[in-house]
This record gives sequence, C-alpha cells and structure tokens, in this order.
Amino acid sequence: MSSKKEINEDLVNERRKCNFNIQEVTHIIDGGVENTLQRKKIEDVALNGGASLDDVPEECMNLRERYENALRKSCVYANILRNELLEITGIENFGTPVIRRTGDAFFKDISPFMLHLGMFVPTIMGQCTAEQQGIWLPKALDMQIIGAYAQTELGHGTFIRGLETTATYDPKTKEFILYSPTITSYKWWAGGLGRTANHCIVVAQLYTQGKCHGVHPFIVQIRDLDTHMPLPGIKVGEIGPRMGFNTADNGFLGFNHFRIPRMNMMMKNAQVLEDGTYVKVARHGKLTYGTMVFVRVTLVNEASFNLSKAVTIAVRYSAVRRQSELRPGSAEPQILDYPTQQHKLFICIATAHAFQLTANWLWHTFTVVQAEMRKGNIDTLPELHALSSCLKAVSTSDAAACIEQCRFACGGHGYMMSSNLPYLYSFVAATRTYEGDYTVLLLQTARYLVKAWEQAEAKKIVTPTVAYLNRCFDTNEKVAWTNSPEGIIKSFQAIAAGKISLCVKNIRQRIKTGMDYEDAWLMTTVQLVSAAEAHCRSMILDTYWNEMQRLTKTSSDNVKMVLYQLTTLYLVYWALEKSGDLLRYTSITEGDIDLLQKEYEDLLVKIRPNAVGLVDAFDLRDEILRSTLGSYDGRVYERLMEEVQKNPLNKVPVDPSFQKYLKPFMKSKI
Ligand SMILES: CCCCCCC/C=C/C(=O)SCCNC(=O)CCNC(=O)[C@H](O)C(C)(C)COP(=O)(O)OP(=O)(O)OC[C@H]1O[C@@H](n2cnc3c(N)ncnc32)[C@H](O)[C@@H]1OP(=O)(O)O
Ligand SMILES: Cc1cc2nc3c(=O)[nH]c(=O)nc-3n(C[C@H](O)[C@H](O)[C@H](O)COP(=O)(O)OP(=O)(O)OC[C@H]3O[C@@H](n4cnc5c(N)ncnc54)[C@H](O)[C@@H]3O)c2cc1C
Repeated sequence: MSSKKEINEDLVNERRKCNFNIQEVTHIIDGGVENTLQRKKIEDVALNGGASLDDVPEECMNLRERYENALRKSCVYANILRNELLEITGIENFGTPVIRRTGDAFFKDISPFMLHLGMFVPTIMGQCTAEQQGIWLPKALDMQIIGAYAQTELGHGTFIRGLETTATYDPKTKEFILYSPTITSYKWWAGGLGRTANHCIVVAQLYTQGKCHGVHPFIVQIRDLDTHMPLPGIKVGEIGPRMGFNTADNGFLGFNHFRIPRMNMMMKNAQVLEDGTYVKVARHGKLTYGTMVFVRVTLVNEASFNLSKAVTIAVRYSAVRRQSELRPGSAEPQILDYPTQQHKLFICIATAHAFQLTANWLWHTFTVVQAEMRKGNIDTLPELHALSSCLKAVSTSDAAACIEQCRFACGGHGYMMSSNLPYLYSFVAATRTYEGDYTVLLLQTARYLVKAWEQAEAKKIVTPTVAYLNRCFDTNEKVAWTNSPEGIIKSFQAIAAGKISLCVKNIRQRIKTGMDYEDAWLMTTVQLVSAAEAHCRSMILDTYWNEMQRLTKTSSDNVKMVLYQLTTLYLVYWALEKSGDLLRYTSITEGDIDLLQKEYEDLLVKIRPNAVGLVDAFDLRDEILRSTLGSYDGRVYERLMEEVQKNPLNKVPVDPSFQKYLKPFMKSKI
C-alpha cells in the first residue's frame, strides 16, 4: 500500500508504459487545443474554491438534508456561474457542456437548478418572441426567477398530444385560465418543480374561441417571489424518492382555474391575439417540440461524458486491484491483465470516444438546421428529428449498459456509493427514459426511414444520412463482406437497408391481408425498432471512423496508432455483436467471424499497455470524478477507509438502538 501522498505504484508503472502523448489525445477529445485551454480555465475558476466538499457524504444524509445541501451548493455554484463563468464563455455559450461538467464537482446526485439551466432557459430562448425574451431571459439568466419544465403529466409522458391540462383564453380579462381537470392531468416529474422553482413552463392544450388548438407552452409563476408560498390556485409538491435524481426535487403541479396574462403564452410559433384569434406563425407544426430536440442533441454528449467518468474509475481501479493467481504460487496479477476485464472496459473507452465525436457532429448539424430555420427553411428539420431521436436513444442506452459493465468490473467496491458508479448509472439509466423513451424515439426514426425507403424505391435522391439506401436499393444480392473498417461500415449499412426493406415488405403484406396501415405498422414495430437501431449503429460507426481519421491526420504516429486500434476495436466489437445480422445480410462466413474474433483479442493485447493513458486522456479532475476508486493517485483502499470515517453511523462505538431494541430483544425469551 502506498503512503498518503504517493501515487500508487501500479499506476506509476502504467503511466510509464504508456507510449503515446496523452495531451494530444486530450486535445482531440476536447475538439482542439483552444477548447482544452478554455475547459481548464473554466475548471480552475469553478473548482479552485473547494466549496463542493461535503463533511458527510450525500448518501449518508436523509432526504431533507440532501435536498438542502444540494440547494446550498447550487447557490454557491450558480454564483460562480453568473459572476465569473458567463464572462469567460459569453452568453451564446451559456449551455456549453464544459460548464455543465464543472457542476458535477459540486453534486454527486443532481442539482435542483439543472432543469432551470437545461430546459427553462433554452425554452425561453427557443419558444419566446424577441419581446418576450427581453422580459424573461435577463431574469432567468440572472436567476432572479428559477424555473422548471412541466410537460409530462401523471397520465401522459410520451403522447404529448394527449396532455390534459388546459389553458383557456378569456378575452374579457386578456388572460389564460390554467386548469387540471383530472388526477391524470397533474403535471408530474418536472425537475426542480417540487421545492425550488418559482416559475415553470407549462405545456397545455390551448383553447380559444371555443376551439382546441393543441399543446402550447406557457410561462407560469407558481410561487410568491418573497415567501415562496404556492400562489392561490396552485398545488405543488415533490413526487417522492426515486432510483436517482433524489436532489432534483422532481415535482407535481395542479391548477385550479389559475389565471396568467395573455403574454405568458410563449408566442414565437403561435399567438393568441387580444380578441382571442389564434394565429399560427411557424411553418412546421412540431416546432413547439423544439426544446426536446435540443436536449436530445445534448444528451449524446452527456452519454459520452458520464461514460468517460465511469471507465476512468474502472480502468484505474483495475490497474490498482490485484486478485487471484494465474499459476500456483505466482504473484497476484492486476485485474486489468485479465482479457475478460479488458473486454469489459476497452469497449467502454472506445464507446465514449465514438459518442463524443458523434455528439460533436450532431451538434454541428443542429446548429446548421437552426440557422436554416432562422432563414425560414424547415426542410432539414425532419432529418434532424430522426437523427437526434435515434442517437439519443442508442447513446443513452449503450452508455447505461457500459456504466453498469464498469461497475461489474469493480467487483464489490463498485457497488459502494462512494465509487460514484451507482450515481452515474442511475443518472444515465434515466436518460434512456426521459426526453423521449428509447423505443418511442426509435419508432420516430423508423417513420423517417420507411419514407426514405419509399423515396429510394421511387428512384428519388434521399437525404445525406440515408444516402446508402439509394445504393443498397440497386443491389438485390447480399453485400460482399470485406474485413476492413470501410467494409464493416458498408455491411452495417446493408443490415440497416435490409431491415428497413423487410419492414416495408411486411407492412405491405399485412395491408394485403386486410389490415389498415396503423395496424400493419403496429404489428411491425418490433422489426421497425430493430431497423432504426441498425441505421443508428451504421451512422455511429461511420462518424466515429471518419471523424477519427480526419482528426488524427496531423497527429504523432503513436497517437494515430492507439486511436486506430481503439476505433478498429469498436468496429470489430459491433461486427461480432451483430454477427447474426451480418450472416443474414452480407456474404460473411463462419471463417470470417473466427478471424474477427482473433483480431478482437489481438487488439485487446495491443491496447492493454495504453489503457491507463487512454483514460488519463479524458483529463477528468478528481473533484469531477468524485470516486474512492478512480482518483488519479490510485489511493483506493485509503480513500475507502477515509470515507468510512465520515459515515455518521460510525461516530459512536455503540449505536443507541442497541439499548432500545437489540439488547431487550436478545434478553427476551422465545
Ligand atoms: C443536460 C440537460 C439535462 C436536461 C434534463 C432533462 C430532464 C428531463 C426532461 C423531460 O423529460 S421533458 C419531457 C420530454 N418528453 C418527451 O420527450 C416526450 C416524448 N414524446 C414526443 O416527443 C412526441 O409525443 C412523439 C413521440 C414524437 C409523438 O408526437 P406526436 O404524436 O405529436 O407526433 P406523431 O404523430 O408521432 O408524428 C407526427 C409528425 O411529427 C414529426 N415529429 C414529431 N416530433 C417532432 C419533433 N420534435 N421535431 C420535428 N418533427 C417531429 C414526426 O416525425 C411525424 O412526422 P411525419 O412522419 O408525419 O412526417
Ligand atoms: C428522472 C426523470 C426526470 C424527468 N424530468 C422531467 C421534466 O423535467 N419535465 C417533464 O415534463 N418530464 C420529465 N420526465 C418525464 C419523462 O419525459 C417521461 O417519463 C418520458 O418521456 C416517458 O414517458 P412516460 O413516463 O409517459 O412513459 P410511457 O410512455 O408510459 O412508457 C411506458 C412504456 O410504454 C412504451 N410505450 C409508450 N408509448 C409507446 C408507443 N407509442 N409505442 C410503443 N411503445 C410505447 C414505452 O416504450 C415504455 O416501455 C422525467 C422523467 C424522469 C425519469
């Protein structure tokens, strides 16, 4: 065991073995040297105060203490944010992921302000007119008002058109009347709503002049700004303990004929005039769903970031941890030396890279589509919706599975809250559900794919992300298998095209048997989800491979080599995972699969000496990792012991409950 200040000897050796320039890889992950410098500057400003430390670990506090502690730290962090960080980034980069990341040094669980920054502010930016933004945005950015995003109801989350809350316009008073007509119409889940927010965005069915115009967003004050009491006509509270998010005070909200001014309708995409006339401004009916598209785009980045934290913890721990013996009497190996451990972990490093590059590419696509829409061109929105839906679904689902694998890789200690792995898992597991459930979002992408297939069939040129359909449509035979990165990507496109084709065929056959389109679609949804997943995987593989090639063009040879190995590992891993699909849609043979397996195992051996270097390249400060198992110095056992001292149960040698319950119980006769 190393002494207090020393770095664990095994980690020192690992770092000595690393044959590439770690900083170079950090710059690639950050998207350039400038970004790394900016990130470090932000981290220095946000974290050098040390205000984030808890004397008692969050998990040892009761619910109320945890909330209060999270709110205290949120205020400390928000002060740094508004007084110092905004100046560095500028308001246009307010939502930059780097800023959000520094927040993780303050909270193990979630900040009650998360939804204010993550959805309330972006919705004001995206759904308000310039005039309305002028009213709400400065107050929101300065946090004079604190908001939540209340869309989901007890009865409906997925099916937004089915929401029951009503906003009925009264031209006499020029107000909307908000009403919750049923139990199931109560808003449910909104983060920050239960105890913290004094405002929230409410998505409700708009009624004016006796007609319902569907769901629209409204900005609503729910609590008195001075006393914080709920305003008359508002029923609000916390929904209760959950698997994670326990400091995010997710809330419920009901309205009893609660009145808000007309101008509190967010009017960028549709307006209600003073006399009650409804005017549609937007050219696309789904622009009210804009905040969700924005958040889905950012969640791909979140998936990568949280996975990079988990795998940093698990790889460092696996270098420090020694267990079992390979031969009788031999020294115990580092568990990182087991190929099965490498199999669990190296794919997680590669996945974090794949999602980071995909997230960057998706963000770029998002900004291009936004710019087009500002010019009045909405043609690219359906493709963005299809893209962001499937990428959000697959990246959050894979990241959750990988984080759980990182926990498995840490054995019993991975189950400790102090490892941070349970927190990371519960957070990312939630992202698979919120902002659109996994299955539901893949079915949205499937709608787009089926239409694209029909266009390809009609010999029309389809949009760039499905351009492979035009090519695959002409080849009726199985795609010829070649074992190269390009060959694997082409094969995944063939799988996607084959599955979409089969879905279309099955829908048509079902219609021929007398089903209507909706039933035929419904009966095909299991295959449609699989087709959308295949499409998404082909895009991730393609983006990861091509972006990594582009980004390493001027890199040093060893960086090129290790990143090539990692990218290839990702491609080969997925080829092996989907070997059944490859056998069905390409000319791959069992012999080819054996070769792939051998290549995969060889790659694990090649990557092994650089494993710790690769996770060091994520450059995650200990304050952000918040893990007893994953710190840079590898003092795993010391930190576990130190954490035990902070446990309130250990403050006295005999627990008072001994006298109260255990002693009388032991002395009592049966
Ligand atoms: C770091 C930040 C952290 C933030 C933390 C966040 C915490 C969590 C917050 C939340 O969860 S907020 C609530 C989020 N809720 C959802 O995501 C609900 C999911 N449901 C939906 O998005 C929609 O209801 C639906 C599933 C897309 C269906 O909507 P609808 O019934 O209205 O449409 P359809 O009839 O299925 O489709 C019609 C047509 O519209 C297109 N479309 C749907 N959505 C969009 C969109 N967002 N943008 C553009 N186009 C869209 C769809 O593709 C169809 O097109 P066609 O096929 O008819 O051409
Ligand atoms: C931690 C957390 C934070 C959240 N924060 C917020 C927030 O701040 N604001 C907010 O408004 N909401 C929030 N939500 C709610 C979230 O957006 C919804 O839970 C989510 O959209 C899923 O909707 P649902 O709960 O109605 O699930 P359901 O739609 O009831 O899904 C249940 C099951 O039914 C399936 N299903 C549903 N519809 C279909 C379909 N058409 N086809 C096939 N299968 C289907 C789903 O795949 C799923 O397996 C939060 C949720 C969580 C867990």
